[in-house]
Amino acid sequence: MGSDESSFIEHRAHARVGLLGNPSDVYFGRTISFSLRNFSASVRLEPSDELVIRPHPHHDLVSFASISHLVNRLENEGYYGGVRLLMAICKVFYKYCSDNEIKLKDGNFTLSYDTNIPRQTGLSGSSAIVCAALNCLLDFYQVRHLVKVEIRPDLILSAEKELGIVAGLQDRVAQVYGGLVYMDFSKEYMDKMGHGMYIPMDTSLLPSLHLIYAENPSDSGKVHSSVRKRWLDGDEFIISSMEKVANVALDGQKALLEKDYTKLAELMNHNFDLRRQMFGDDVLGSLNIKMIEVARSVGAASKFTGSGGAIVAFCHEGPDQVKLLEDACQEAGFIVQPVEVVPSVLTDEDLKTLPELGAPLSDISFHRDVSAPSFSKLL
Ligand SMILES: Nc1ncnc2c1ncn2[C@@H]1O[C@H](COP(=O)(O)OP(=O)(O)O)[C@@H](O)[C@H]1O
Ligand SMILES: O=C(O)[C@H]1O[C@H](OP(=O)(O)O)[C@H](O)[C@@H](O)[C@@H]1O
Ligand SMILES: [Mg+2]
Repeated sequence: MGSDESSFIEHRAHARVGLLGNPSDVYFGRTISFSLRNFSASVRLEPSDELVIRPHPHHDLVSFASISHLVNRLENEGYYGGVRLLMAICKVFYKYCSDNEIKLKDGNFTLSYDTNIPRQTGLSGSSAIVCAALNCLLDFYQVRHLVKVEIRPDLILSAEKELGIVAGLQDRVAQVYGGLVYMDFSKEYMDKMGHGMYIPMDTSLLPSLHLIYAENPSDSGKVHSSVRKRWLDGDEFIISSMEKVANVALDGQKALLEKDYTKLAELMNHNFDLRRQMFGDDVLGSLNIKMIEVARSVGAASKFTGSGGAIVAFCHEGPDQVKLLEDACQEAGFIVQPVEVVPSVLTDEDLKTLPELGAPLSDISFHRDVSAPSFSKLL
């Protein structure tokens, strides 16, 4: 097929945990998120005569043992796998390059993917696939230096918007940057720079945390749709609650820098309580709420990692509390595991384009990026 086995490109992107402030990233808020080593997606690009998007043998199943197998599968995992995500990022990447006069060489490729990120559990399985694919495209076309690191999360998000998935930027920032990142999506930044302000933080500031999840796929687009509509309609309660959620990340940045873990626990709980008031129990789902309650029954702080399916728990009282948490999760049938954080994946070249680490936001010039290529046509 004209492909040279030695010239394949492969990239991996990890799951992410929204630690504080989510989902205010969807609403000009702030978040602190980190990249989670426990799970990842990988995408492989091989040069080929035709451009092929290869379906995953399990995630894009189209052949079934029986009609009941088909129905069962759709009920548990929905209609879609990763093929549409790969197609969408190819389209978004191509349009971005042509809009910004970035010339792409000739030649085709085959894209394939694999993932062990539990599907649709608020661990950002979707954007991990898109992020890894974008990295493959940047390398295949050798245009990494022409697509700024701060713009890449917007490209990944645009691919999902293209599919009608309601999603925010925090997942994509955590996956493009790696490590622990404080993110400010205030309208002022978004309007002036075309992206948020992303400040990497030292991952050693994080205490030990636990991840809890259940086989319980939920669609982030569906979860977000009613709150999104109310926010767009100017609903006072949603707007003011979302501001409170954004402030959780602001206060959390201070708490982490001061290693004030009692405050961190308080903020995590407050974050989930605000989400619950806005979205309501029906939308959040009883299993998701039960995960939170099981963690809280042993005194651990807990909140969703994303829009539902997995939670992050903090046993701030130490190892005895961790044991209680493990026992409680086992009894409830939930999987629990220690969180492992991925360090920053940025290269030295990428780091040069970032604001000085730890600089107060007020000291960072808005004008730093005004020369960035136009992205408006994609939004
Ligand atoms: N593990 C996966 N394997 C294949 N496709 C996935 C996976 N997870 C998500 N997707 C795709 O991404 C879409 C959106 O997923 P989303 O609801 O955002 O879940 P997540 O929280 O995992 O990102 C799904 O409808 C599906 O097309
Ligand atoms: O609701 C949230 O916290 C997040 O929901 C989406 O993430 P997902 O992993 O798909 O649940 C969304 O993409 C994020 O921006 C939200 O913060
Ligand atoms: Mg997603």
